[in-house]
Amino acid sequence: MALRAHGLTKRYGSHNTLVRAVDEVDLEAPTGQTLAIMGASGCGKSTLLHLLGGLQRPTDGQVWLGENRVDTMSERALARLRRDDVGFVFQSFHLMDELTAVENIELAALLAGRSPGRARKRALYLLDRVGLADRAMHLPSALSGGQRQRVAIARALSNEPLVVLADEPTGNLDTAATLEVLRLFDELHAAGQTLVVVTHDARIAAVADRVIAMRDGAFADDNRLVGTVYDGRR
Ligand SMILES: Nc1ncnc2c1ncn2[C@@H]1O[C@H](COP(=O)(O)OP(=O)(O)OP(=O)(O)O)[C@@H](O)[C@H]1O
Repeated sequence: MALRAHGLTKRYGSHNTLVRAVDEVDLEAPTGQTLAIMGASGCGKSTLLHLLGGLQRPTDGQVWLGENRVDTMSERALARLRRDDVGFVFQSFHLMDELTAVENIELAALLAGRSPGRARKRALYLLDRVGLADRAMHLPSALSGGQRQRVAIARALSNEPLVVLADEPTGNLDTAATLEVLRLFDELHAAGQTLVVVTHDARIAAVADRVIAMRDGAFADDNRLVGTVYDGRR
């Protein structure tokens, strides 16, 4: 199992301000699964993703990433886990404006202790993989939204994460760029990458193995059959 959660709960506030952002969620995602999480604004999708990736601590419940128990980890171990085992992709890309595409990607590998030579080599390989070999020396400001998101995805892959967690990755993109990202996710899926995508976009959900609909912090619907249909199509 790449990802497991049991009784996962995140509450904010108390008494009459209490919000159950994530409410006793159980989840098992096998390695290689592409999982889409959908639901109305405020239903807890981002919070769930943050709990799974160790960006936030749960109020209650357990999370495992591979063999690592996430919810009880020390801050230091959590930082290492986020750096080495999780690839985050955000709606607004979160690239460093003053670094080129290749520098943005290699930074993650450098922070993980790779030598500059190996980090650069890996970054160039990943840029090629996301179809941007010819944009290595461009600053993010000189790239389109879709290209920026592809750089961000390459960065997320930098340390060969156990799981890629993407929060509305196409939320800021037009249709053409969305399709580029979609194609890339499909390739990652084919390569066996475990992927959890929070999305409002039915096109992303359509290529997922499994679509979970959230409502009020809980799973309202869990359509595991989707995977059978789409695996059959591949
Ligand atoms: N720091 C916080 N303090 C208090 N309440 C919060 C906090 N963060 C989130 N919430 C509440 O928790 C609930 C879940 O928020 P979350 O951002 O996870 O929803 P979401 O489904 O990702 O929404 P969206 O699709 O709009 O991004 C919401 O009711 C939100 O108002």
